[in-house]
Amino acid sequence: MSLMINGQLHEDWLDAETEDGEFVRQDSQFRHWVTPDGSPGPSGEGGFAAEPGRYHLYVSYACPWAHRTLIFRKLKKLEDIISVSVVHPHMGPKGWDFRDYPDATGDTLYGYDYMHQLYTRADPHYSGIVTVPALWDKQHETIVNNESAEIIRMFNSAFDAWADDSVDMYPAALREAIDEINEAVYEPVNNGVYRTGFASTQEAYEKNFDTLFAALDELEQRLSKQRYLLGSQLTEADWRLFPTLLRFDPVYVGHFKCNKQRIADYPNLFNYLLELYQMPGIADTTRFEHIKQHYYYSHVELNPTRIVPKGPVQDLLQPHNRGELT
Ligand SMILES: N[C@@H](CCC(=O)N[C@@H](CS)C(=O)NCC(=O)O)C(=O)O
Repeated sequence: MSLMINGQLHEDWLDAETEDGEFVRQDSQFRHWVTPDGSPGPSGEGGFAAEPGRYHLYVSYACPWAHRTLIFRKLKKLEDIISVSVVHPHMGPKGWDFRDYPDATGDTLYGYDYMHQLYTRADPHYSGIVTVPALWDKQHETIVNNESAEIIRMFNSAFDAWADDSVDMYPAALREAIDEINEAVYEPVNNGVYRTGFASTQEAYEKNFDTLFAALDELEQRLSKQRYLLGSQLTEADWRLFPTLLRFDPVYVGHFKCNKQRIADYPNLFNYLLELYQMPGIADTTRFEHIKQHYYYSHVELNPTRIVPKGPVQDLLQPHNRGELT
């Protein structure tokens, strides 16, 4: 793990952890918003007007947070409007890098070797961790925003002059309900797999494990009665849950010791995962090779041999039967 302090890279930093063995996620620091006319958004400064070709997304195919942004870029048909660079799946002592790897692109803007070089280009005194996704403004040469939850909101509506404006994953009438379910899913599930996997005491591990599976049991119940998290309409909330479910059986069950049961053992959650995976374009945002390589290789403290498991064998194209619920 690495950390930037006042623009300098420190390689020997261990992930934030409190005395009780809990993993603590750092807050994202670039919080400006792209808006249709460049007016300021809910946080940060203005000056970031939506324009085709102006913004560039840095992602890892491995990362569930980055995956959300790729999904929204796909759903909103923004691929010709917002360009992308994909990092190498192995995160080493200097953080994310742009070495060659199948489906990694290199840094197509600057030809940098490391992601941290973009952070110091944006802010020469940057202090904090260097994360993907990051939305880059080619005009101001800075990071607009590195918080996936906010990047997907921008993609959902800011670029509608060029995007598919018939797709709205955060409709006004459902916003309150979406925010509520997002909150119920984020801590125990999206972040919960990390809190379970990176716990450094038995107690912290078991507490987070129990919280995670209690939340999955509730989601299983909910999805036994309705097709999507908020009923019959697919929303942002579903796309925030999906990247975690997709990584669960190939990675979190083994690598993060989330092994009470697999998603494949939950009939409703599994069929729901299949349905979302089979939606047009979604499989194309997914690279299981990057996912498995990243986790099993990069977290050497969890997997010192760096051996990447060959399994599981999964068929995500089998029938999901979710249509019966509508
Ligand atoms: N809050 C951020 C979290 C992003 C994040 O944690 N990304 C991970 C990859 S999955 C990362 O880049 N980690 C770099 C590091 O830990 O050094 C978001 O949702 O955008």
